[in-house]
Amino acid sequence: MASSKLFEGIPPFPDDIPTVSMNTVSLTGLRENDAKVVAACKELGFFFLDLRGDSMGDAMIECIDQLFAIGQEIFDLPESVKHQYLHDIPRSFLEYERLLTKTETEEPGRFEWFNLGQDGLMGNADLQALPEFQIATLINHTLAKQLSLPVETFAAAQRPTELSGTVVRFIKAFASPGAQDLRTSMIHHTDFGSITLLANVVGGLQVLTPGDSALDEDAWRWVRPQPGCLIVNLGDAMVQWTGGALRSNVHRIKYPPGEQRFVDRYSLAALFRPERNASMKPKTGQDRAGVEDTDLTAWEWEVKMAMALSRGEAVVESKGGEPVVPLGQAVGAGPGVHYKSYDEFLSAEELAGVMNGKTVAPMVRRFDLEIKRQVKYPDVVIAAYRQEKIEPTRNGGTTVLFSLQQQAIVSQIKGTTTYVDVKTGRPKDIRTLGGGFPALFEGFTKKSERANALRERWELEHPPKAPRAKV
Ligand SMILES: O=C(O)CCC(=O)C(=O)O
Ligand SMILES: [Fe+2]
Repeated sequence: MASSKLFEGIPPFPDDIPTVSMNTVSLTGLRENDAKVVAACKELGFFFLDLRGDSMGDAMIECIDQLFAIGQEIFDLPESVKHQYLHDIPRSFLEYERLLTKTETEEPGRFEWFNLGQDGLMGNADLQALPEFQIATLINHTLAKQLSLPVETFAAAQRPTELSGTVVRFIKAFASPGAQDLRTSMIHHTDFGSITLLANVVGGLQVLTPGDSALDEDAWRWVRPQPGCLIVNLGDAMVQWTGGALRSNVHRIKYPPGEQRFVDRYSLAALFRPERNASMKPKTGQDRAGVEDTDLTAWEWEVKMAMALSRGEAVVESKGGEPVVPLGQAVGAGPGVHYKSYDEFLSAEELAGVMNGKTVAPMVRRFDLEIKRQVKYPDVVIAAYRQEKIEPTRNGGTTVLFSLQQQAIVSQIKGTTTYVDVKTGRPKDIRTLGGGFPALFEGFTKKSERANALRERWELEHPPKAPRAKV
């Protein structure tokens, strides 16, 4: 990521928009095998890498500042010059393109990019590798170690001196002053390669909550750019090599949020790809949905994926990885946690399957905590859960904390959980699990109807007091 200098003079990133909660790992932590790396790569497929306070990292920050300036100069060139460098699709994605892809609304994208190929930079001789390469190698080593694989497992398939589709990408997403501009600039996608290092200054990058639909606008979270930090995300090749253990997550460029929409957004991405002749066979014994054993080389595998995408056959979805936060962990509950309402419907064995994360795990998808009043001790607080909404793959409700001393609600947590199939990591229609699950769905539907009817009646009988006029 660029230094804090580049953050000066741009409008602030707003504080009141939903941002993604993303782990930060320092470069020192990465060298010292910080366990957060693999955890982040399993859960979200994204993390911040803080380059500051490390000599290589500080040099990289300076280098990124220079690349930002170069990117701006490239895009400022006259159209006629830029057009001499147009992509030669499908043979190559190198060099210049404008409005390359359509967005989900079938409108053209709102960006231009220039992809600088590693092969061109490398020539045949011993030129220096891309500076970002050292970081990618560190990440490759750390991930291999944390997955108990030989340290060179991933790095050996991405040697900088071999032919590959690795590029440094300069991107300019256009300012979005008009109401009609407030849409997607770069369509949602996962990256093809192994590792992407992103440098963002102006906001606009959004990450999809794993397991959710890209069409659900509520499921998108903004990434707040941090000075001195790169955004690291994994691509599909890493999912393939790890048999689905790591996640390649869906992301897109939306218009920059708040006042930032009035400025052009320059960003920089180093997209690492496997060397052309690398084998795409999974390197671990894991076997998950969506990962095929294959004899294809990286080049053949990428062409196959690119063709499927261009024919509209590929579904853009988060691949691999692990459920984000199992409910039991999220509420800090140990094995003794009791899902009272579940055991009305499920057998002991079915309940154990859910509680121990063996079959389907209710994962917290979203929760909004509203603190209404301070609690003064001593007090007794009653927690009650109101079942509000059940869908085949999701459940939602509100937990209310009521203070006996204050005779009032002191806080409430509105949340939804997704039922995630533990084997595939995908949302599961619980009705298809058989046994007591269809009855659970029916029972929860009735509970939701009853609770909502009661709430409506209560609200009718207790209309909110008119606010007092301010004097
Ligand atoms: O500019 C960004 O923040 C994201 C770019 C991106 O996702 C890509 O080029 O693949
Ligand atoms: Fe991307």
